[in-house]
Amino acid sequence: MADALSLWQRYCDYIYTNRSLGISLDISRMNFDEEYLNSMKPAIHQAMDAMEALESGAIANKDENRMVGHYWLRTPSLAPSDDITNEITRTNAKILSFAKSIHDGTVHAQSGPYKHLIHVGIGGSALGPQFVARALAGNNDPVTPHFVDNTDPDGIDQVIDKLHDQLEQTLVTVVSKSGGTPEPRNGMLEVTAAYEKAGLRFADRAIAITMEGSKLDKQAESEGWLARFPLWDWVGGRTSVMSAVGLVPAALQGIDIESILKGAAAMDEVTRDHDIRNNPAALLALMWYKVGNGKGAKDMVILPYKDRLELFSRYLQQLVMESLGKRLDRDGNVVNQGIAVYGNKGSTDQHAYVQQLRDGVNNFFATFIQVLKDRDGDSINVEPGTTAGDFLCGFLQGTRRALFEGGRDSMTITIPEVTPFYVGALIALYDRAVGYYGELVNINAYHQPGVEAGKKAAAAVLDLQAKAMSHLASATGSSTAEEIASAIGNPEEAEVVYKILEHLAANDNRGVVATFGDSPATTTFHAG
Ligand SMILES: O=P(O)(O)OC[C@H]1O[C@](O)(CO)[C@@H](O)[C@@H]1O
Repeated sequence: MADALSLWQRYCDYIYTNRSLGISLDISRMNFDEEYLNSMKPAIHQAMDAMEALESGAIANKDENRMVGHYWLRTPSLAPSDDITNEITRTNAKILSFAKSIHDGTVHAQSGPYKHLIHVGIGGSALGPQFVARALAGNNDPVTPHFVDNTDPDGIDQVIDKLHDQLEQTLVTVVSKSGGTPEPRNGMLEVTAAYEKAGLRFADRAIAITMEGSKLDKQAESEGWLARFPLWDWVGGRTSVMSAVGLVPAALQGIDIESILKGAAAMDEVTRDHDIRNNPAALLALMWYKVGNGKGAKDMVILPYKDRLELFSRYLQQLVMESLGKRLDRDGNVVNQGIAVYGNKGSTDQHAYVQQLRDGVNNFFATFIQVLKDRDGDSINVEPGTTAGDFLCGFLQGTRRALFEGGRDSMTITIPEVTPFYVGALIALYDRAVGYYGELVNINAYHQPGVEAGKKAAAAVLDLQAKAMSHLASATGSSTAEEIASAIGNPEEAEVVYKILEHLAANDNRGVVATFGDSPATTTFHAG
């Protein structure tokens, strides 16, 4: 009993509640004490100063010589120049009036209003829009979004096939900040081909969201696409959901984008507070730091007990891991930082991996996200006096308790309901927590050199493919991968050549035939 009472006391002591915002963060089930919070004050205050400088327009992303301005998107007056403020305000107004013109039929397809949207983009150009679309979908959305977020032909077919007889009434957003990423370029070409096959002009339905002057922007301009919206170099892909990247699809879907921005701005306001006990983003970052020893020793498991929030963990996976997963710190030391993030939704996950969380390796901390409102309207009783929502609430509490009893840490974020305002607030909470944590561990949270390296490696593979294919076209007879790699002047790349040709041979009309031997070394390929 004493234990339960002291836990209740700890809960009352360590729950951050903001009544006007309607959000609370309970850190009472994390293993820390008051001394830890006090000892971290200088470090977190330094992080707050750095974030203040970032918001004022400092070159916070030094490696790319860029400002980091996603906070300005929801409070344009904060931007370091009038030009930027006006650009944001103008773009948001343009998004709203564009969405209105689609909804009221001023801009329409030949057979009627636009009813669908194919959103083409990858990484930050898709994850935020997908999360928002899923979280805030309604029954009578004027436009239903669909996503092409990969260069997987079969995945693209699934989207196109579903819409094949409705393409005439389907808009397409092509999103690429750089305007040169292969995946959205491929997605755009595939979707364009589908429109052409249906006898439709792609440009009439296409909307480009990219940096002005990019390859994509130039193409959209020269082909006379339906609309173009700008992105700016000071918005990172993974924090672009409140730029045109996320606002255009959300506005088209009929979501109140102004409320998303308001929720984020309100959270931004709160998370600038220098009093750490009154700053939920600082508390989050400090908990991450404590539980993972400042080295990401424990994984972050995100458990929203709400179906609408099921994509939040995927969204946070990019935000946290692309931002914090860094080899070098800002002084050039090898630190291999990061925090692994995964999760889906409760109570579904209780019937999957939560078994390990409760009983297995203790290498994680959980973040429960509780939504107080069960549904619009009344619920039936599934047992006397008990609704399905009561079960959901009970399962969350039960799992939280079981984890604690097993010595596993957890936090709980509570919001009243899933609305545009709270979706904006949740995103902003994690934006700033990631910013603070990046400062605590002294890494640049705003670049992604590892991803860039992967992109270069992929380009090199495609170069090898072209060389191997041209060799096969002129060669007589069959050759092993080793022979082909030597013949094209890359003997060290036999394995890559083998994988390339194995893939081509598995697909019709790619001009490669494989005769498989006992091992890759004895497998031969010829043109055919
Ligand atoms: O919007 P772009 O330039 O096509 O880039 C897509 C994504 O690729 C990344 O650069 C790396 O994953 C992300 O940051 C970005 O969201």
